[in-house]
Amino acid sequence: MSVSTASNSSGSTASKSTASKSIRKLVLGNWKLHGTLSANGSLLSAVREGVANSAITASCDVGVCVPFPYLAQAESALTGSDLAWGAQDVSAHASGAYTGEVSATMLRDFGSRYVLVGHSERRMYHAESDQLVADKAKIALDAGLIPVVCIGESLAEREADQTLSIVERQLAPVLALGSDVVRRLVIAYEPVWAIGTGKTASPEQAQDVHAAIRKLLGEDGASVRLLYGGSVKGANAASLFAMADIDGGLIGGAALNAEEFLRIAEAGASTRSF
Ligand SMILES: O=C[C@H](O)COP(=O)(O)O
Repeated sequence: MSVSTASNSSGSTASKSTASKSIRKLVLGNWKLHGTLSANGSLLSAVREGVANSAITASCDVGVCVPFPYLAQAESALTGSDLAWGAQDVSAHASGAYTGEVSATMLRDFGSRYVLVGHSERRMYHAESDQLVADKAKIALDAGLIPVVCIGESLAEREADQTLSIVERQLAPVLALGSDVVRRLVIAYEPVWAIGTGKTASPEQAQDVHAAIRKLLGEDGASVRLLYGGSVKGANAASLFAMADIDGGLIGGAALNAEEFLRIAEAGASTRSF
């Protein structure tokens, strides 16, 4: 990948940050197509209890993005806690004859704060285009949600040295929405080859792409949270979150285990980017 690198204080090599260091970290779980009422009940109460008995949310935001049918359960289980909840997708339409879709205002009706848009599994299995993802981000923001725009390259694209051109292409219609929108987004960089594979991008690999994304965002980038996603675990979270432009994580498999998820959130709360 063609990005300039420089040594940091840990002796590792990664692109230098242009970011302000005042960005609050965010650790967001993505449950994907997992859960039952019973299993969710135990998971939500264990995470709620773990957060209540720690200082995590004093310095790190934490939330879970659940399947649509469990939004009411998440709202009921988490209301009054410091945890946020949200969904994994949203319709680009406000209302109308769109069978099977769920609107942004419906998500707000169940107290959602976040919604993922453009996850690679949506792009891959539902042919979501870059423009559709931008439309979803816009309608989510207009409804008062915080969209988490997911971007990232496939293994073939990385090996062809196309990582930066891919994330640039994916972000182009989002950036075209203008500063007022961009400043309020969260962006999740998730290299597709690292999702659910156990192959995490190294902190330096992730930092290189995050620094490039921050640069693409221009002045608006100073306040935008850039999450890393892809096989984040309790054991590797701190080293990823210590990188200058990694402002937290989007967590898949490890978010289904309360102890592991809390360990990652602890890393978000205790790790200072250098
Ligand atoms: O949205 C989450 C990502 O797809 C990462 O999933 P993973 O942590 O299971 O690799």
